[in-house]
Amino acid sequence: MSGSKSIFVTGNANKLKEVRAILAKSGVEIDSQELDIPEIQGSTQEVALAKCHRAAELLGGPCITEDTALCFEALNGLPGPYIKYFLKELGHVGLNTLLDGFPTRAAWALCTFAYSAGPGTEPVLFEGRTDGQIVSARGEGKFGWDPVFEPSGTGKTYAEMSAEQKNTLSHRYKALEKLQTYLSTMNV
Ligand SMILES: O=c1nc[nH]c2c1ncn2[C@H]1C[C@H](O)[C@@H](COP(=O)(O)OP(=O)(O)OP(=O)(O)O)O1
Ligand SMILES: [Mg+2]
Repeated sequence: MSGSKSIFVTGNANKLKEVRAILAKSGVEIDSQELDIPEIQGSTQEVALAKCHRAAELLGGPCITEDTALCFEALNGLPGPYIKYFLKELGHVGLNTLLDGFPTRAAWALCTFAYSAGPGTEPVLFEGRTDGQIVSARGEGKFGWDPVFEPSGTGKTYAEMSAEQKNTLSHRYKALEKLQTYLSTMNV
């Protein structure tokens, strides 16, 4: 993964920071660009494919995009890719009350990286999933829904963890591992 060739397209500074920190362990650097790309409705795969497709068209070259979903078991995987809007409107408290009355607060964080070799090529997807629970907010709320997601077996929310700990077990870390393997195999 040469870094200079593939551009990570995101408007989210926290995502970029985590991706850079995870890749730094393999000595990989990455360029980034912020583009305003409409996100369609559909499955996490459909949303990820459409975004990467459009990003490659706009850039006129290879690129990487990433979509994050937060899926509630009680809601058959919703809010899923629409978590950004649920979080914005309901906040941490509202995400919790959404689950009141349901038998389970189980949830999973799903990260989908998409790599496009350039305009007109079909993007390839890499998914990473971390299972856990939706809990009342704990920890510093610097990044999205980090304070209300407690990965199984850790006793801590993402927000209570050090950046290093989150980056060894997160949905993003798991998906990025797969992307890195693919890119190094393809000699990108
Ligand atoms: O590890 C995470 N821990 C907590 N919150 C997170 C995480 N990762 C994404 N998030 C939030 C950001 C956004 O509210 C939603 C995903 O939406 P998503 O469209 O993928 O991100 P975005 O629009 O902020 O950036 P982008 O320009 O890459 O699409 O979940
Ligand atoms: Mg987005």
